[in-house]
Amino acid sequence: MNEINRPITVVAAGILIDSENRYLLGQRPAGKPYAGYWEVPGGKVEKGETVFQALQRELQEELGIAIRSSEELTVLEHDYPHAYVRLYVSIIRDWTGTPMGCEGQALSWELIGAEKPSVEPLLPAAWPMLECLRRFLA
Ligand SMILES: Nc1nc2c([nH]c(=O)n2[C@@H]2O[C@H](COP(=O)(O)OP(=O)(O)OP(=O)(O)O)[C@@H](O)[C@H]2O)c(=O)[nH]1
Repeated sequence: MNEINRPITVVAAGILIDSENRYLLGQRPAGKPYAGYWEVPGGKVEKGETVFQALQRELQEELGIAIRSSEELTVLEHDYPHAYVRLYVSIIRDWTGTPMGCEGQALSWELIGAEKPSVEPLLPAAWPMLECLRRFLA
């Protein structure tokens, strides 16, 4: 629980970085809260899972890739009308397979150095992740 006594939804988000120093965004599919918004791939951590196991499962389901390792970047919280979320954000550079939109979602590789992503809108909590990523890689 948090200061306003709402249950916390624990989420793992994985920022994939490719060999050209780009990161990946995906568009949330229809039927989910904030459908059509762009986000860093990931999803809820299930009971008994570690953050890394949740990332392995979510990125396999959403993108069809197998991740081999991850680096912790930051932990952020965001209070949405539908949920209070705690996001464990990792950087992933080591995976096998080619990311594809396995749930029918669009994908976009973005330049880390760009002022803002080429797609919009982004989930509100994705902005501080990207700011943190830029600071981390600067
Ligand atoms: N994956 C992801 N989730 C984010 C980001 N930013 C952010 O606020 N979230 C929030 O974290 C939660 C993730 O839940 P999700 O709906 O993607 O998780 P899931 O795939 O397990 O959903 P499901 O239970 O519908 O299968 C949502 O409340 C979403 O709004 C982000 O950049 N990436």
